[in-house]
Amino acid sequence: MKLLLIRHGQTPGNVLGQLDTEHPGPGLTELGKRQAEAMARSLANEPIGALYASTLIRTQITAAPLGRLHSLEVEVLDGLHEIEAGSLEKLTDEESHKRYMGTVFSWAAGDLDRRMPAGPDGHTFFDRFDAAIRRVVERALDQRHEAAAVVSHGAAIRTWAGRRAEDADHEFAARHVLANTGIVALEGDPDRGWKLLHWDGSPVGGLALADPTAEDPTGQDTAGS
Ligand SMILES: O=C(O)[C@H](O)COP(=O)(O)O
Repeated sequence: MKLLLIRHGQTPGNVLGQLDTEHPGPGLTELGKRQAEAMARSLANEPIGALYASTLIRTQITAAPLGRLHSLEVEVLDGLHEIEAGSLEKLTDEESHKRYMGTVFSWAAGDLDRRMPAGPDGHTFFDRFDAAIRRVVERALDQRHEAAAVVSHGAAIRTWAGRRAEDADHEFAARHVLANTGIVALEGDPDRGWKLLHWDGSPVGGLALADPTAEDPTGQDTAGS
């Protein structure tokens, strides 16, 4: 099956470059709302049979236009939320960005014991994200859906795909940014493995929807962090 992992639209926290991972989290900026509409239009012809969002409201708001277009309910699924920043929460400085992204990419490289300061380790993250994706896949196979769309978060998608996609690794994930409404598309399943179809790091719908002034850490190249 095809799995579309979509990062949510821009939030006020993304503009400020905040490590913003707490629940329920912010909504979208005006640009973020336009990104969500454009993302839905871009995916109008995808054979999406089910649509999921994380427990943070920015993903649910982002998914809504896509749900309307495909006449699908947005299903909120545990396990898809952003990687918790722990004591780095709400920090905006470069050192904290590097520490956060450096920790999550070390998990993608296999160092699952490393811990986010006062936050989770890699085992906790992969356990919950893997379990959520397994539920998505089981339902898709059961209901014979060709594709499912999951609206999640920058660090979570980059880290998970950097470890689980056969043709990506932690260095690839660190080099490839995922701006708001960027999409990582995979083909496969948890048992046979995942092949990377494409990694669209820019907002789908065109660069007019990008915001180069935002300090957003998961929209940036953090190779070497
Ligand atoms: O890394 C970030 O930008 C923040 O921690 C939150 O990620 P998100 O904007 O993709 O939810």
